[in-house]
Amino acid sequence: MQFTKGHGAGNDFVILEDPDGRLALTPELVAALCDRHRGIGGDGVLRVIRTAKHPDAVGRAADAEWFMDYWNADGSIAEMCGNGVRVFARYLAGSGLAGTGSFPILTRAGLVRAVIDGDTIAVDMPTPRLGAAGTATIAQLTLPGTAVDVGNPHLVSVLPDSIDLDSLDLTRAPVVDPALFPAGVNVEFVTPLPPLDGFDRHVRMRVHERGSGETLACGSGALAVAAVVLHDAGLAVGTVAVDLLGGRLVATRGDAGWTLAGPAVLVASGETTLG
Ligand SMILES: N[C@@H](CCC[C@H](N)C(=O)O)C(=O)O
Repeated sequence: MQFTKGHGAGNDFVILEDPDGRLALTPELVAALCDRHRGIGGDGVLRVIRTAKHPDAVGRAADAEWFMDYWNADGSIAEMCGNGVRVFARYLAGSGLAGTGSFPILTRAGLVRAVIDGDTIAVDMPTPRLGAAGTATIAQLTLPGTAVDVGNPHLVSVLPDSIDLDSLDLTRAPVVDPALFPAGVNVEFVTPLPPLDGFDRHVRMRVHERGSGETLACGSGALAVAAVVLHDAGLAVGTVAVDLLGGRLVATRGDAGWTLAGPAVLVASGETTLG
């Protein structure tokens, strides 16, 4: 089986080109591919499949030729992946399956449009919806947060000054209220950074992702964080620089909606005997 490996700000994916849906992709195969010791290694799998060929995309072939079939490293399926869709766009452009400028991609959370500008790929993302207050507990520490729906579920916790972001142990999932997040949740912790020219807000973030553990970056998480930060600042539009372990993502709320921008690169391709 042929694969390509790529990442967006260190959030890494195994990409499988399967235009006609012939591959028997199972949770077990996804977990094996993503295994960092016995497989290729990745935070998730992106299957590149024609919209017309995937049951989750039935009837949407007129909107976009390609569907991002996204899987987490543990073999679970997620609705959206902000870095994944940017890497997916890089793959489509690089392999000639799409043009090199701007094109639509269907995801389980709806249609997005990717715009390629050199090393940066921007996508217009679903509008984040702020929800109920919740908490995230790590060991003895319980931190307040806000639920945010970006097509996939998030809990954003802005840390008080007394808590050092680097001190949080994210080797295990923070404990959340299962009634608030019946399908699990991605949990983001955020701390403000000094102002940066060209940005309305500048923050640092770490994330524990549902189905993947702590990752170096999460695009939908960065958008969720920006939504909370702009809301807390009373800003109806604005641009937020989100610094993550793997690099910087830029989340913008404009008059026409939300965009997520950052690097997306392909680093390897080859053949695996898995699957
Ligand atoms: N890393 C992604 C999010 C991937 C899906 C997430 N783990 C979930 O289960 O919702 C991103 O960049 O948005």
